[in-house]
Amino acid sequence: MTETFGTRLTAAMRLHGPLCAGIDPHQSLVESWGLTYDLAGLERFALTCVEAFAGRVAVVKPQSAFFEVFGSRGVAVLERVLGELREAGTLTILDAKRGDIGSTMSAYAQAYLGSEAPAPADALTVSPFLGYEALRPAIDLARGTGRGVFVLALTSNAEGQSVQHARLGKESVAGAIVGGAAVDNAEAASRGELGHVGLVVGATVGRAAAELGIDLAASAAPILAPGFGAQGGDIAALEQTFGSARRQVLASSSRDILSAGPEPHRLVDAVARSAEVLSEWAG
Ligand SMILES: O=c1ccn([C@@H]2O[C@H](COP(=O)(O)O)[C@@H](O)[C@H]2O)c(=O)[nH]1
Repeated sequence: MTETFGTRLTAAMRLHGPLCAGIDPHQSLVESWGLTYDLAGLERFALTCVEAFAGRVAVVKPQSAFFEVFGSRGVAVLERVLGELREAGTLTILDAKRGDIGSTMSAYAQAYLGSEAPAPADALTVSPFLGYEALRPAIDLARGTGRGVFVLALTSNAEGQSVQHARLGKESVAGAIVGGAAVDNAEAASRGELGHVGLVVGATVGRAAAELGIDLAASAAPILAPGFGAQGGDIAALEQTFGSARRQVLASSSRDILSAGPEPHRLVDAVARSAEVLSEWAG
């Protein structure tokens, strides 16, 4: 039987601490590493991250946009990054925020989560703006291939509130999304495990979940918490937002770690420091 994404993620978080290191080759970061902002610079930046992170961090999250901006040759670098991390046994979340309907959603799912995917990731970020159920092809395929999805619920940016905090009767939009994940994760929850349907809840959202009456712990969802570090999220913020759901949290940091480059050993130190404080918090 295929091992589930939830159990693979739990094992990686126990081994390395609940940190997800982002690979976000922003122009300013690439240049601050003394590299040219072109395909060669992108490749050097991304492969230095792989060298520093592989085997040392629970999860690596490449941001697809920074590879796509270089066209098909940038996407080829992304595919190499995913492949090398897979060979090293390091879990990946591809941050591409895909979301569509029917056969189109199914094609996105096959592209990243299918057994024949050309460059599979262990999980994919997905957007529920077309409806949680529109994500069904990805949710079901991921279950079958031992992979996962992370559904945007309470994102780290302030603009997200206008949609995510909106009420559908008594329930908020974010609450409905968390409820959908809870249903899909119910079987894993009955075994005391994390499910394969994760949630994105920013490290910057303060008490939003509690104020909206959302029970994150009951969802059995792995929670990707971007915004740790450069966006101002810290341990106190994580505690305020997640409280009893802290063991589900995978804090994600990109610029804060990447600004330690370009020497790989400094990146290694940066992930070790972040992972240590996060492990102490999560317990
Ligand atoms: O709610 C969200 C969802 C995704 N992100 C992504 O995470 C990283 C954050 O980078 P930092 O440098 O650590 O701020 C980036 O790829 C975002 O697109 C997010 O920030 N918030």
